Amino acid sequence: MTATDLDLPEPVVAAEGIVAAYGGRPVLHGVTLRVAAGEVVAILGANGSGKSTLTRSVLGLLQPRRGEIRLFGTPLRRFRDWHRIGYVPQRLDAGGGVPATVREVVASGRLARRGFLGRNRPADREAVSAALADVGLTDRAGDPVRTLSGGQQQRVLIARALAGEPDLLVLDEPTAGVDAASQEAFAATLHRFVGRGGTVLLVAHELGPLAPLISRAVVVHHGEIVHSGPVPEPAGHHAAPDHDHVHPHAPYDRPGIWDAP
Ligand SMILES: Nc1ncnc2c1ncn2[C@@H]1O[C@H](COP(=O)(O)OP(=O)(O)OP(=O)(O)O)[C@@H](O)[C@H]1O
Repeated sequence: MTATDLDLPEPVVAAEGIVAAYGGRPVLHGVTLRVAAGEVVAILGANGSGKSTLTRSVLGLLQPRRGEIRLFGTPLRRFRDWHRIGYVPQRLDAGGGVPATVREVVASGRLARRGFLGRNRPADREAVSAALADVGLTDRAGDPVRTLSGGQQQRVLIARALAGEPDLLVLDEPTAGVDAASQEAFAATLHRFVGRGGTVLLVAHELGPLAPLISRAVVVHHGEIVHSGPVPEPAGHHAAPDHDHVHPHAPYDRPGIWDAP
C-alpha cells in the first residue's frame, strides 16, 4: 500500500490480490485494483490479457481463486446493494428475438430498485424517461429493440444501467463497434453521469472520445497490472487512424501497444 492509497477514503471498488483461473490455466496473477468515488478508471490491454475476467471478478460473476473484493466498503459475500451498480456487459444483442420495446428493456434496469413485486412508481417512470433522454432514444421508446442498429442497441443497454440510478457504472467495451456519433453521444452521457457524482470502471480497447473523461488508466498485461496512471499514448503504427485494435502478442514494455508515459 502506498502513501497515496492511505490518503484515499474507502474505495468504491477494492480488489486485492485477485488470482483467477479457468480450469488449470491462470489468468490473473494477484491483481490489486482500487477505484475511488468519482474516478473514471479505464482498464486497457490486449485481447485476452484478463480485463473482462477482472471486471467479472469485481462484480462477483466469477469466483477468484484468491484475493478479496469489497464494494462500497462491504466484502463481496455480504454485499447486497446491487442497485448501486449498473453493469453493461460486453456487446450483445440486446433485443435478440424478443419483441420487447426499448422502454421495456430500459425499465428492466429499475427492477433492483423496485424489488421483485414492487409497483411501478412515478419515480421509476421518471428514471426510465431520463435514461432514455440521456442516450438520445426518447423518440424510439416504443420501438422493438430488434429494429434498432447495433450502436443504438448498445445505447439501450447503457440506458438500462442508468435507469437504476447507480453510483457505480461498470462497462465492458461500451464503444466497441459503435460508430463515431454514438461514441460521442456515449462520452456526453458518461460526462453527465460523472457530473452527478458517479464513479466509472470501464474496459476499453480504444478510448476515442472517452479519453478526456478518463481520470486513470490501468493497463493489464498477461494478467498483471503493468501501469496505473495517465492514459498512455498509443505507440508507433498503433496510433495510426486506421488502427483500431491492439495486438495480443505485443508486450507492454516493448514497442507495441502503449508507450509508458
Ligand atoms: N469462460 C472462460 N473459460 C475459459 N477461458 C476463458 C473464459 N473466459 C476467458 N477465458 C480466457 O481467459 C483469458 C482472459 O480473458 P478475458 O476475457 O478476461 O480477456 P480480455 O482482456 O477481456 O480480452 P478481450 O479484450 O478479448 O475481451 C483469455 O485467454 C481467454 O481465452
